[in-house]
Amino acid sequence: MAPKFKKPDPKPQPKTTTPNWPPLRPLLPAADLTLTPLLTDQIYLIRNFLPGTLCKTYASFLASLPLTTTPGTPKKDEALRVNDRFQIDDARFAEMLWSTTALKELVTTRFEEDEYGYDQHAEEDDSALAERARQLWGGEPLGLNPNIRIYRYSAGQFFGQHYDDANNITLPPPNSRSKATPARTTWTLLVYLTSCTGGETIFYPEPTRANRNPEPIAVAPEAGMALLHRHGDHCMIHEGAEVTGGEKWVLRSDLVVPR
Ligand SMILES: O=C(O)CCC(=O)C(=O)O
Ligand SMILES: [Fe+2]
Repeated sequence: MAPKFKKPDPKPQPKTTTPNWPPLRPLLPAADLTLTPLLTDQIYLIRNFLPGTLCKTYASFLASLPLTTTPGTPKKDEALRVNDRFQIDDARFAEMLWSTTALKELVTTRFEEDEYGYDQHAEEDDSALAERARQLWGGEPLGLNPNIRIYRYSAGQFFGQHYDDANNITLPPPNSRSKATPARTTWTLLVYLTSCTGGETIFYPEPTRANRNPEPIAVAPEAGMALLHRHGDHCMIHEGAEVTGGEKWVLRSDLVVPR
């Protein structure tokens, strides 16, 4: 039986200046990408979300940021994790990652396509589509959590088994005429920027009557691939397996809906 640890509480971070993120270019046209279910209603993948050249630019840029190594001694009940991290609140970057990439389009309108781009509900009206989007994402997707986290795992580093919490956040107003939006996170977004040996994100499905010993689902990091998984009350226990060769770089945010 897998241990059920909580994630460590986020530590208050010293104030850091906003990184001068490289532009998100080149990108593949949204029409060439699909949101593919790995486990329906739980885990979705977007391959080539960021092309290889952009991943290389990002990995070398991120290496210049002041990453800090998380301590290897967690508090009681906390997941053990050992990696180098950088965390920043950057609503502009979160918005860029949501709207200038294919993410917004895939999540809001193309979440039911199969791997061939076929949508069996394509004939239905927009309100039925919006309702199914709300069901899947836990509300109408507004964008990404401005809390951007960067992880670097070198050989020997890992993130122990845990659940990801849903968090209440406040989305800042997009301009001076609008108001802040009370919001809540519902899904985790991971974007892998490198491939490596080991370092799989492994999900452990709950045993059921029909299947008392379900196989774990392991996702090997693939440069440019995005992964979305449901978190909060419906989160599956998961881990970042130990990296055995190369470096695993991950960009983490969350999907956000109104609260
Ligand atoms: O690095 C990974 O593969 C998993 C990361 C993770 O579980 C998290 O950020 O909560
Ligand atoms: Fe997690």
